[in-house]
Amino acid sequence: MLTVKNLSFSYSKTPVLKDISFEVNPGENLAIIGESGSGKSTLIKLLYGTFDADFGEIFWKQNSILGPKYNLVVGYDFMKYVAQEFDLMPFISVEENIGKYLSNFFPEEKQERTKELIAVVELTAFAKTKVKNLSGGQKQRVALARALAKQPEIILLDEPFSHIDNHQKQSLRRNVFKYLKEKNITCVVATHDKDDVLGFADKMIVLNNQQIAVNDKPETLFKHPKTPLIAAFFGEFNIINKSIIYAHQLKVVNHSPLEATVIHSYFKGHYYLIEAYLDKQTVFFEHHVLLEKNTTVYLKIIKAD
Ligand SMILES: Nc1ncnc2c1ncn2[C@@H]1O[C@H](COP(=O)(O)OP(=O)(O)OP(=O)(O)O)[C@@H](O)[C@H]1O
Repeated sequence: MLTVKNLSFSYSKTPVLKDISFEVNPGENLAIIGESGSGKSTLIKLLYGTFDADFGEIFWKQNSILGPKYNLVVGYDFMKYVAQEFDLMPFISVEENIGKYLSNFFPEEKQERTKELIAVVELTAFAKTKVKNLSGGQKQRVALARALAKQPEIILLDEPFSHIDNHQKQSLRRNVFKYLKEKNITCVVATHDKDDVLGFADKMIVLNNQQIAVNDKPETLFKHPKTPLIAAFFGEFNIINKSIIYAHQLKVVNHSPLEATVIHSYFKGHYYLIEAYLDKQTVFFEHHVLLEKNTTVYLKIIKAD
């Protein structure tokens, strides 16, 4: 189990993280979310032992994770970290980068394993390509595969799919998270993207004001967002009668006390996001067709549990 106890950290005088405590069971996937600058990357780096905490402790099973004050070389064999800036070897190929840390004593296994990992990150066509000739997203995939090469017990991912185009992102994140579950590799992932969380994370931590605002199942937080910060992570929302109402929970009906006037319709693909005035407040709702400006609509809150 990964255990974080009362962790506090500051780069200078201002604290970045205060009294952070949580646990992650082996094989679990924990997502860390929070606004830009809330300390997600800092927390991931602390878990890796990049910095010395001002206060608190981190354990992986029986091992205490310590920073550079105590370790000449940062990091531990059982743990891998894929940073936002991935440092790969530019002049050797994708397969050489991935195989670099695998033993040459078992050439066949090394080849098999490299092949398997290249397939997980969908780079088979680029196996022999030199890394310097790859795009940013392709490099990010090599960094992921390289981190998985030695089968760590725990992997720390900082915005792992940020450079990857939408087309590949969907299947790649399915492949990677499925692979981690199959191999029972514990995963902590810092992300801005709800699609990295929903369907994959077992738990989700929201960082706010240097602290953990909530730590719960993504499904629970999605269905019952207690704060606008949590709701905003999942999508467009409104505050109506002091309640958080997602745009998809507001439906147009024939009659209701919630009379609104359309301001604008945004085409969103399979629906339109409609901006409207409701009691002098701007609200957003989803609708299947475009609504003309100044149309009067009646809205109803429909929450499916
Ligand atoms: N090396 C550093 N030295 C000093 N301050 C830093 C350093 N790295 C980050 N910070 C500060 O610490 C705070 C947390 O930064 P961090 O990168 O952990 O946030 P984040 O949540 O990962 O942000 P983002 O989502 O934008 O990547 C920010 O205020 C940032 O300016």
